[in-house]
Amino acid sequence: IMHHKKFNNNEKKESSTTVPCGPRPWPIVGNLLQLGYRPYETLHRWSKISKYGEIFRLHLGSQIVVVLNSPSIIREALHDHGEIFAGRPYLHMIHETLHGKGVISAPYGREFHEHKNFLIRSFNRFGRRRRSSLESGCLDQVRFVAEKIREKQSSPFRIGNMLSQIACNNICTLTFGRYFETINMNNLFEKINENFNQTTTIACFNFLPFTRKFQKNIFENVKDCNRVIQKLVGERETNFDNEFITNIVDAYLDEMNQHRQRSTYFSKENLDSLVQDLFVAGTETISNTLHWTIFYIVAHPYVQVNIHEEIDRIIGKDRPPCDKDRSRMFYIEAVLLESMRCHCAGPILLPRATTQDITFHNYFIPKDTFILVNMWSAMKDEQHWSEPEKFEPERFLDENHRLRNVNHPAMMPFSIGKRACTGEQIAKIQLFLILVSLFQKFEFRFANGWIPKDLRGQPGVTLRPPNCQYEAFVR
Ligand code: HEM
Repeated sequence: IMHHKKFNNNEKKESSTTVPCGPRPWPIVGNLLQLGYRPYETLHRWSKISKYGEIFRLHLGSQIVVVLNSPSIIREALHDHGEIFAGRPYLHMIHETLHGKGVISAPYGREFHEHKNFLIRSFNRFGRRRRSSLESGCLDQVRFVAEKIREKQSSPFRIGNMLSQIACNNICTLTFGRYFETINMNNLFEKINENFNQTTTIACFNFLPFTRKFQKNIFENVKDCNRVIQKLVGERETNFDNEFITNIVDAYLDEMNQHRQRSTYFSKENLDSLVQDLFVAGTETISNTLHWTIFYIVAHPYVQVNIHEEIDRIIGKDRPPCDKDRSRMFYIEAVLLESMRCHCAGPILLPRATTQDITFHNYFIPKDTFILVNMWSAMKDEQHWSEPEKFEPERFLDENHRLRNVNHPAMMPFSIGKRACTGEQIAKIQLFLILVSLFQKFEFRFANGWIPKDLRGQPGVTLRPPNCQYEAFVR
């Protein structure tokens, strides 16, 4: 009953938005149950119904939400009105895990900017320099995983956990300057994965408080991860040496020391959240994108043939790939782009909030309105992509086999605007190096002649590929 009262109060408070209503909400749950198992597909479908259109209002429990669909609406909001759509609303899952500090969950403002700029500087310093710790660490990790695959001697294996391990260790290297196996992180990556697998941004427990008791293990996982992260940050603090700064935590501690006299937001609390941000944003996204890409390549044998041909022609069979090769390997880049278009890691972005009142497409949207951006609708828009369900790397190649459509208006896998992905550049380096290293060494097939019937994947915060088994043959 109390929840229902809150629902009515909220509706009164927020009904000032003039954005038209989507489907009629049900009592208490609102539209939550109507969204189904694949909410991005449902929202995309609703946006094609003329009476709802590309921008409409929903009730998720007691929360009124404005949903943005279609590439042009999304671009206009996130890019042209970037500052206004750059807030983050209260969302139980995010608040309980990231506490409104660091970057991902921070409200839009000076504290957020200081930390986002710090991350951009740090990624350039530790991730993008030639022969950086990221590049060499990443290649070491793939070598290690390739050995494990070789030991399987063509017997079936699942690849998801191996990819998660590479991605997690890459973040470990950047963040702490150390690898996974040396620091006994108690399967941190498995816990992160478990969380991603069990929940979605618009999961019921975010909007219906009485369902939270069924989700206790997610928050237990978060606490475990936080304990490990705080221990590791503590270790760096104890061993801090400002003459020898090799990773993001050291760089942050250094800024904290240097800025002690000035008023800044650099603090231990923000550091802990920032490190958590890196693991949350930088592991599952990478492993998931790689997993989808490998899945698509294996499902389309002609693509694997083309990849092997390009690797042999430009790198050869022995030299490890480097970031510089990216600018010459158009086919692999096209495959990665098409894989992200077909299954963007975050089909619905982390929720946004308006930072001030705005009149958008003739609708009034007040400050602090909860905004959902359905990126899926951009990447699957029939007006921009012919047969959008089809995996076709050639969309990103011109008649001379050079890259095209990289900046296509409907292609936003890393989002755009003030809240766009901070790790886009280091993500692209990792995706390229890992993919090329694996296909340089192996030919992959689905185990036991399995043929995928459903290419739609399993939803979570990110959208996961079918959990199938592979066989690898040394080339
Ligand atoms: C394939 C890999 C990745 C994809 C597809 C991806 C995608 C995204 C997307 C779509 C967002 C935007 C959310 C929004 O608009 O509200 C985002 C945010 C973010 N990403 Fe990534 N990401 C990837 C890898 C990474 C990596 C490796 C890192 C860093 C280690 C990273 C760090 C971040 C951070 C810190 C944010 C929050 C930005 C903000 O709130 O201002 N991401 N990512």
